[in-house]
Amino acid sequence: MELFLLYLPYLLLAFVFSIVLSLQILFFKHKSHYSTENLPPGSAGWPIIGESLEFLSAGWKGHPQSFVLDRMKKFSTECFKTSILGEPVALMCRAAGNKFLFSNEDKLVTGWWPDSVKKIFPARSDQKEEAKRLRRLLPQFLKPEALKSYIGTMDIVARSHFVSAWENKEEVVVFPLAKRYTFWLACRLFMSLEDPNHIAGFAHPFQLLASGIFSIPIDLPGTPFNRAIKASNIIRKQIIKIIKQRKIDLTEKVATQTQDILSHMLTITNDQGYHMDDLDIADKILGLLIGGHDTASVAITFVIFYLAELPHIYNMVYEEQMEIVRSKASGELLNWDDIQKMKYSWNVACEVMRLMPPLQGGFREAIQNFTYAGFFVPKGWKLYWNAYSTHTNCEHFPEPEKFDPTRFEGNGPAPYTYVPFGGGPRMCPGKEYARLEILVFMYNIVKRFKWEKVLPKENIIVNPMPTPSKGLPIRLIPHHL
Ligand code: HEM
Repeated sequence: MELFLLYLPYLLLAFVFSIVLSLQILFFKHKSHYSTENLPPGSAGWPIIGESLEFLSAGWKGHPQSFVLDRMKKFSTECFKTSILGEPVALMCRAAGNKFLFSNEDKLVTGWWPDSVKKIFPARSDQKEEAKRLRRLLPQFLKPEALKSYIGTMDIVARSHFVSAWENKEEVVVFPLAKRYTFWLACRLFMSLEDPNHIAGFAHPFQLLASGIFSIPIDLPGTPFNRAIKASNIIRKQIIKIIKQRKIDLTEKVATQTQDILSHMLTITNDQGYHMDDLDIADKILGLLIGGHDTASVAITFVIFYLAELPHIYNMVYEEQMEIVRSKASGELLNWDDIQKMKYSWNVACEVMRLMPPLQGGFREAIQNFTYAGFFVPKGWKLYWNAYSTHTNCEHFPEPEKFDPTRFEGNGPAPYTYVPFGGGPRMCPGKEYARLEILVFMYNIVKRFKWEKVLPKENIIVNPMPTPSKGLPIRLIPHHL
């Protein structure tokens, strides 16, 4: 003990010295990132944290676009540099930047996720190869022909959702209900889960996971990040249990090979004739549930938000949907032809996603040095494409703040100017699925209700997706059919 006390001052000195040294290394590393000539204009912010706080807090305060728009005014409307999550980033602001990133996948850039995300979804094998494999696989399950057979089930789920959670209520809070609908649907269509208690038990770890993905990555007991890591393990274990049971059901012919995405994944083989292993399938189902459920519920929430504000648009959607209602026998479910008739409703949903893109953008990593718009981007830098700044460029969208679904008539917006689902090889594989679930929801809500906002001036926060700060409480006005 005495010996320890004797050495204590030296130990403290060594500790302080190592902290100073690490900070200095980080400071010089930070500076060295920005010492190359002809980088995009912009600010690197503080050492280590860069401009992360400005980037995140603009979203928390409800105006995420201000981070990008202010810098576009100050530095360049094409591309500016910043530093987010400890990384040097070139942020692409316009359609030309989207085109550049989306068409140079695996040539100049590749997908990139922050370390926090990689910790929550640890890769068991080469992550890039896995992502490519998933991309090759998904169209089989999510292409329009495969989805056609889901429409009736989507309608059944929507009906029971409205009966249990909306009918006979004077007021509801939209966002949690929209999440419940998309989650029920995903559980039903991906894994044939129908028992509400089973689904509800599954939904809780999902909420923990979703709120921890973009939290501050401090892995200590009780932090949102730590809870998200634990939740991701719990969900994986639950999916594996479902997979094991499904294998038995398939052998005993209680389940069929085509009944849902899980059965498809269990039965298909790769070029060498091998089946995917259980952990692989669990990861892929988890990826689909995460990718699909919050994004679509945000889109649905804002459809309801805008329709409450714009009665003339509501009336047009109502007319379109009621024509379909009138064409059907009592109790008859929606089908593919009905969906094709919902053109105006889909234009409305597209306009909602133009003004309120559920995903603000996406990251890439430069795998080579390159020049873009006359600026040098070094290998290893991260790149970020941004939906909002392209969606509000008045060259492509005159009067960009005006809600105008007719922008999507005819050929619609020019390529790369409208990117709520991204573009290029990484474009969202769930786009068509999302279209169907949003339209089925619109049909079911509009034929039952009109509604008004309880809080006409409710704030929108973005963390990391836009949401009304109180979840969008609305007053329901039922139609008397
Ligand atoms: C309105 C709803 C949706 C929106 C706005 C949306 C948006 C996006 C965007 C922008 C990307 C590309 C990100 C990037 O470029 O880095 C993406 C990727 C992805 N989405 Fe969606 N998505 C939606 C619904 C869905 C659904 C329903 C599913 C699943 C059924 C899904 C599964 C995925 C997956 C797996 C990826 C990763 C693709 C890859 O990296 O190759 N999404 N989504």
